[in-house]
Amino acid sequence: MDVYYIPLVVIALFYAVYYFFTRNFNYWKKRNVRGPEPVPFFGNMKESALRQKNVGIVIHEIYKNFPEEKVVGIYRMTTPSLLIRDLEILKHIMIKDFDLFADRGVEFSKQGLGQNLFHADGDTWRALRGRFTPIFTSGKLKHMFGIMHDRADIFMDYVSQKAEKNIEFEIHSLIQKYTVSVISACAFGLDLQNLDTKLEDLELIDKLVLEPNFGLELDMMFPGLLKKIGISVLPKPVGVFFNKLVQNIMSVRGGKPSNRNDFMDLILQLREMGNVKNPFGDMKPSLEITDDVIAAQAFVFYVAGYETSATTASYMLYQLALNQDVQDKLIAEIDAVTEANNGEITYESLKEMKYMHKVSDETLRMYSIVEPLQRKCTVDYKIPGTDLTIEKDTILLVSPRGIHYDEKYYPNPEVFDPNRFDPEEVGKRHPCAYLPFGIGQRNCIGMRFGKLQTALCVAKLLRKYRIEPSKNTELELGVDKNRIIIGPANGIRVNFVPRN
Ligand code: HEM
Repeated sequence: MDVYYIPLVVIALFYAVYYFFTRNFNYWKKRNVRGPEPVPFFGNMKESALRQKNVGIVIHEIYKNFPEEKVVGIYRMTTPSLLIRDLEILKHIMIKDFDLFADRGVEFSKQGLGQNLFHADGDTWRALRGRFTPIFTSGKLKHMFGIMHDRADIFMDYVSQKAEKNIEFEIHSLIQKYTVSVISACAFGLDLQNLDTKLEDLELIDKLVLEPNFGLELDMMFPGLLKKIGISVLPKPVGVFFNKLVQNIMSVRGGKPSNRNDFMDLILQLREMGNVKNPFGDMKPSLEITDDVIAAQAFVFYVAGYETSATTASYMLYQLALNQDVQDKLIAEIDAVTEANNGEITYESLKEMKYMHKVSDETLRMYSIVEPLQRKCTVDYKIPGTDLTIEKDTILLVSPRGIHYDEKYYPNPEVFDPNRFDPEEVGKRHPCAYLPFGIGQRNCIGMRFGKLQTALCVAKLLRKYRIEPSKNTELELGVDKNRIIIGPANGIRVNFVPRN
């Protein structure tokens, strides 16, 4: 080729690449949907793709920038997606027309751990959800409470030893020790007696699963590609670890439920029941509980179970440190209820602590952990109250944080005020204005478990200590940009001051 053509070829190539990565950027304009200007290659996800901001914060900022819109057209990398702002539309998608939006749109692979409840879609999800809902009932949870309580006592001994030397604690990593030990005991029957033991495998899992992974951006750009080529966003060592773990537990239990009443027992009981019919009432196939399916659920209960609750409890203690009047009221409630129960914190007594629930609800309003919520549309769908019809396979996003900080629903949203959750105040709000656990048939299956382990931890700590700001307590907490969920950027430091 004549060298004179080289610049032309380079320009043509450059243009082709530019065209490819911007080809969809008129999609929302053509449909009269407003939204932020996309940039080539990244669409509206540049800051999260470059790990400059947490994805939940990026979506929250878009929510705030379009206060008059019911829906906002965005580009996840090159792919058009829709952010839902209007609560009535949200209600249609998450609840009324749920059957059309049952998919989350993150089913990257049907192999190995891919068949877990969070990532699975379609019939696999329906069968899994039906099968696993019964293991999260209050009755089952009550049976598991003993295991949780034992772990809380071990944790309190650990805190007491540390508190002899130091009154300042970094509570996010501290409480992770408690939730890892609770979920390891409840999910796999693992008794971690020494909370200082380095659980290298579990630490690696945390890093591999909760740190952002470029597979996510690749899937935004080429939706369905990973699934087609059978590549999982979950790194291989994670699958190997959970498969081995589950094999070990099952061989110790001889493949049958023991009498620990933990998740593994409940799953083994389900397996013994055989191939139960899909509970959604249609003729869709049910799912066989194979060893892979068990490992996939052990994985998701572990990952979804420990970090969300540890982060919630840490934010809660942080707000209690900053709001001593709220703490006084909560301590008074914990003391009164506990003393009326012979000094014991029980499953029932935690239920009685009404103010505790309000403090917890307000914490999750200010710090919802899983952002954004996501659903995939499985048919062409006319958005109620608009002229817009979205195409099948469009991804819909919801920003709980956007809604929770919207003055329309929560006046003075920056103020920590548990009274917002007085029943009469809750009754005045739209049912979709509070979303820390998602909403509708695909909401968080572990909500009660998460609330229970958080409340137990806070109640145990406040029986013994007051939480006060230390000289290192930050007044504004940044959000960690290197996690796929919301968490404090630099940990949270407070003092534990022994109560008299
Ligand atoms: C404070 C603690 C927790 C928070 C804030 C939280 C939040 C959430 C949210 C927002 C979702 C997505 C819901 C949606 O898309 O509508 C979710 C899903 C899920 N969570 Fe939680 N979660 C917590 C604790 C737990 C625990 C303790 C477990 C298990 C032991 C768990 C297991 C799951 C699973 C399996 C899903 C997927 C459900 C499905 O797709 O059917 N979560 N969680």
